[in-house]
Amino acid sequence: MEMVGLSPEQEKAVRCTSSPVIVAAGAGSGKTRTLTAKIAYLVKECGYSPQRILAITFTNKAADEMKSRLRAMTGLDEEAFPWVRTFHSACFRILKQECHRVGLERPISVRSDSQQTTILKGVLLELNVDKKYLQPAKWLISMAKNSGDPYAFMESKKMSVPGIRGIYDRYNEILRSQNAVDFDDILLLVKEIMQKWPDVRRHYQELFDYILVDEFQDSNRLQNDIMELLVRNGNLTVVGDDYQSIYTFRGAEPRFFLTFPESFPGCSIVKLEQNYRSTSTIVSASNALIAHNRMKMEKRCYSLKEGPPILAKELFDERDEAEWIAHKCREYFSGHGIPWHDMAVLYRTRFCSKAFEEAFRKLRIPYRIVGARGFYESKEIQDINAYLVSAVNPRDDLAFERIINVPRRGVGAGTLKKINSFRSPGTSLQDACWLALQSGTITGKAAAELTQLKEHLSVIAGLSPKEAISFVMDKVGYESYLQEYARDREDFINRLENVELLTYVASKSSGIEEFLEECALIREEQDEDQDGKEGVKLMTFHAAKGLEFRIVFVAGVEEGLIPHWRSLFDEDSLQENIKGVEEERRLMYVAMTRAIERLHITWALSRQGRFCKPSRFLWEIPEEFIILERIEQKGRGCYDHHHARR
Ligand SMILES: Nc1ncnc2c1ncn2[C@@H]1O[C@H](COP(=O)(O)OP(=O)(O)OP(=O)(O)O)[C@@H](O)[C@H]1O
Repeated sequence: MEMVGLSPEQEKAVRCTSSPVIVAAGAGSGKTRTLTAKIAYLVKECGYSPQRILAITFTNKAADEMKSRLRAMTGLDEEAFPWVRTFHSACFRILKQECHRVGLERPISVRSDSQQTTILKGVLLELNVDKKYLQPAKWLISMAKNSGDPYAFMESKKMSVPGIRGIYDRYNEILRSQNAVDFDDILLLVKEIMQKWPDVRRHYQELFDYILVDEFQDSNRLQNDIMELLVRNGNLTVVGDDYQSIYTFRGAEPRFFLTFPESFPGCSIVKLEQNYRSTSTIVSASNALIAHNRMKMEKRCYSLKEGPPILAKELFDERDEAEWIAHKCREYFSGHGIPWHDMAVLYRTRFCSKAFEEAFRKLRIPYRIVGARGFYESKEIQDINAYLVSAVNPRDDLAFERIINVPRRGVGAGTLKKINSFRSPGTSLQDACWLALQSGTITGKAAAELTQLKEHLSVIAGLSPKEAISFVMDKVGYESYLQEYARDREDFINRLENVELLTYVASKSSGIEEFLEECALIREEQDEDQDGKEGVKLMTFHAAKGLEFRIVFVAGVEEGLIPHWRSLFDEDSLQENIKGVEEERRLMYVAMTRAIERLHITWALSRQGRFCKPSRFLWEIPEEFIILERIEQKGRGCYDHHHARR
């Protein structure tokens, strides 16, 4: 196979199949291109069956992109690569096959973030634990699961939530009784199944002839364990950039990346150091920044493209900052013909977006917020999906509870109490409801309406997802309900548009089970995938992972925001948290390396009425790469870079 468009290093990573390979790459060095080329090479040159290659991507979107590139490279259609997936999606596929072993049956419900919160709230109440522990408990449960060994994790950590073990057990018990899992369970259960049933493990080991993992620096212990359980004969390639590991707060451990050569002795290490994306100014400035981190692999990233210095601009407050950026965007658009969607404003935390939204609206500049995480969490989408879930998984109490009186059916507290009196261990809310109906305890409007709901649910179970949605809208009367529910006409139209989008997504799935599964897996992702929409992109540093833009504004570069105040101190020791600051530096590195042509760094002297000073990271960038524009202070004239450093 001719390696079109690959550098010699990239080609080396592709051709190396005789040992495990770790590709240690820099930003913009073509990691995904290399990984995709390797899959094509395995199929076309080495005779691997595409059905038997497991390729793990970080997001569902990245998996789709990889499959469409593979189609172009191999001429095979996308269905030929069923195992190009995220860790969660691959494991969910395995879990579905093997779920009977852990007391689950198909279809399994996957709890969303807000549903997890609801369940945990109930658990805390039941166990008499103060509700102030809700978020910490949720976080600890997730971390414990992602550690791969929850009980050991809970033993080893100084737990800040009283009775966390009991909470953990009760929470899981409730999930199982609802035939449901949370997002972390998908991986944890697969690991447990593989460990407990060696024949299952062998089956999947034999199924996967080759395993590739993208963004390996952000793998957590659990993912790493699963990878090690599945890999056969060292047929493994992992790709990553330890400088861009930004998910340690979710349990990612860059040390798996750094210690890969010890875990897989005899592995080949291939470095990709040429950055094809950014100018050499941007690459050198980012190198200088990351050089301040102690924990890292040595790499010499470089670029052959010339470019102008980085513009670093100080502003009075967040409004000024946003307006300055908005004006700059207009300048690039009108003066240089750069399309809006080639520009991005990146910030550390979500709350920063408000000022930009206002400024962009004021200046009539199209924008879109990436990763608003609204869609799958919006009421109408959750309601409609709850109908579909209730139709196919009657054990899902949360879904049924959500729809039992939506649209209103006259089911008030009294009726619910009657229904609950029919509950016993093992009886779902839905079963109890039908039992109560049968017994004649429920009367009047509620009885008639619930009887109809029962019929509706059985009809929905037999429909395609698209038909089911339109059935809920028309026959169940959800559209009329939504009209009443909406704040105003605009709100109603927005919600209808959401439903339309959902219908579009549904039209691609053949069955309700498949559709719900897709929603559950995508829901966890940040991006709502509206690529077609024109506009300057506004997003957090985290959401910008893997993306690139011609013009980038890294905003709010202030102490307390980046590095974020929460990462500055270790809560246990009250010492400076060096690891935390290093992770923040990697985040800044990710943000800066998104820029192709021009990078701007901005900060405000005051944000939300509080005085701010520029981030320490600004001073870690050598002055030769920066033009610094500070505000004149007390008639002293413009600070120069040198002066500012003092
Ligand atoms: N061999 C090559 N020749 C020319 N351009 C390349 C080559 N490899 C990659 N590129 C280009 O470089 C850019 C960066 O590639 P890609 O997005 O795959 O990098 P990455 O390593 O995943 O980056 P990051 O980790 O920073 O997100 C893309 O525009 C890609 O098309």
